[in-house]
Amino acid sequence: MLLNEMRIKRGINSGFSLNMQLIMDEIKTFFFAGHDSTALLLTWTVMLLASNPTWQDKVCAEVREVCRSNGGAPSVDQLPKLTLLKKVINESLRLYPPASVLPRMAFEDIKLGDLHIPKGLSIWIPVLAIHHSEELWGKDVNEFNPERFSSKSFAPGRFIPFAAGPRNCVGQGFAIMEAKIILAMLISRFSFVISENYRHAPVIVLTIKPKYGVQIRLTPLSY
Ligand code: HEM
Repeated sequence: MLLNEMRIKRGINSGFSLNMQLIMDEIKTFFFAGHDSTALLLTWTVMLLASNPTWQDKVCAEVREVCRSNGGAPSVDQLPKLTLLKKVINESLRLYPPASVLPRMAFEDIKLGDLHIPKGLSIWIPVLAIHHSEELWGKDVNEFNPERFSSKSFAPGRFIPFAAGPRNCVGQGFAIMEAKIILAMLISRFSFVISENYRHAPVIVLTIKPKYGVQIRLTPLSY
């Protein structure tokens, strides 16, 4: 795709052209931005489903019902119908946002309400803190409750796992599609139970990782 874009841009005198170095940098960005983040989303979601058997059963029933015709592997038309799974994914992104902070820098003096932000100040948007704010989410903020995503009336900026604005995550549609397909295939074939060896120890190293991994016992389900 990028090589094709380079060829097209060469033909048009737009003042901007892609060269091999730029293409290599873009590809590295895609690997960096797209791998760990999606792997962590899957890890935390499996941990949450394994710890919440009621939701696991509900999502399993939904996947089996929606994807009956193709044995649990969702087709493109079936993906939007996996609404419970989407709520579970959102709740996982809320509780364990892979990008826990968003670093920014003020390029000019800014007045934000009563705050004066001087040019050059480094600002970190605390995604994790926003996602765990009782004021924004209510008393059950630290509970796993995917039902909270049934309501469409969100305060803007309250749920920002993929950031917001023009430079938000360009891969978010792909990431959600990937997560839905993998989780649907897993959940329709196995039941998950959290292992007695699991130690809940999220650590923040820009992303949020489980310090000792997530150990799960899988039991094959009959289809
Ligand atoms: C659950 C998975 C993912 C999460 C939570 C996530 C989150 C984010 C966030 C928060 C940003 C904005 C960073 C900032 O503004 O400082 C971002 C940017 C970006 N993401 Fe993702 N991402 C995910 C998956 C992916 C995937 C699968 C791809 C590519 C296939 C991808 C490609 C990118 C790129 C290229 C940017 C930079 C966009 C720009 O600067 O214009 N991401 N992502």
